[in-house]
Amino acid sequence: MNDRNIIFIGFMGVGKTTVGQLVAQKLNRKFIDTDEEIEKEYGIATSEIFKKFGEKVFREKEMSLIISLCKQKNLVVSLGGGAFLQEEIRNACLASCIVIFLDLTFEKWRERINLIIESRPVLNGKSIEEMKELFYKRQEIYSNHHIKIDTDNKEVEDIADQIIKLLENRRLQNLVHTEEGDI
Ligand SMILES: Nc1ncnc2c1ncn2[C@@H]1O[C@H](COP(=O)(O)OP(=O)(O)O)[C@@H](O)[C@H]1O
Ligand SMILES: O=C(O)C1=C[C@@H](OP(=O)(O)O)[C@@H](O)[C@H](O)C1
Ligand SMILES: [Mg+2]
Repeated sequence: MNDRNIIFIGFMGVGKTTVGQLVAQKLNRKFIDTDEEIEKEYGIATSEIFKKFGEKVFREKEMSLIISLCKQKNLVVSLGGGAFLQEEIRNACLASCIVIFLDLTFEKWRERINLIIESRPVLNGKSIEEMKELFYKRQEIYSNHHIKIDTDNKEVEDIADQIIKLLENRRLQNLVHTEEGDI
């Protein structure tokens, strides 16, 4: 495995935090969830940060945190689902890290709404139709990635194992290419 950070992106609730944590554990790497880091700094939940300080402040924190994490190595980082809306974040992550997009169909995503609705201020007060619109609108920004993983009907453990295998194969491929290039 090379030392580039592994970054998880994707819509709210697809499993970035859960899968990222497990991948980090399996690879023996430090795990950082950007929402958790920001919440720690403020001492309150994301929804409270949105309420008290506004989304703009949250997005600025997200930006400075992620840009600084991109300068480090060997991390597994799960971003918040809106982080990739900011071009500077996208560019920094894509340039120096391995960006993994966790994909889920809207049909499967909607089965998870109850698990996340309370803690995701962006979903607050939205109808299912509005959530659907946001879901599809966001897909475009997630098309900026290195690896895409379809997660429909998959257990967290299987997703993590699939990712680790893929990364290992990439590493082997890179080794072959490097050797060929050396000849
Ligand atoms: N593959 C999966 N299968 C079933 N439930 C999942 C899966 N991945 C995540 N979840 C659940 O979905 C919810 C949102 O997961 P989370 O990791 O917080 O997503 P994100 O960080 O992308 O918003 C959690 O309750 C989590 O346990
Ligand atoms: O998509 C978004 O705009 C957000 C996603 C959340 O993270 P998760 O994707 O981990 O739910 C969190 O950063 C915040 O509530 C805003
Ligand atoms: Mg998360």
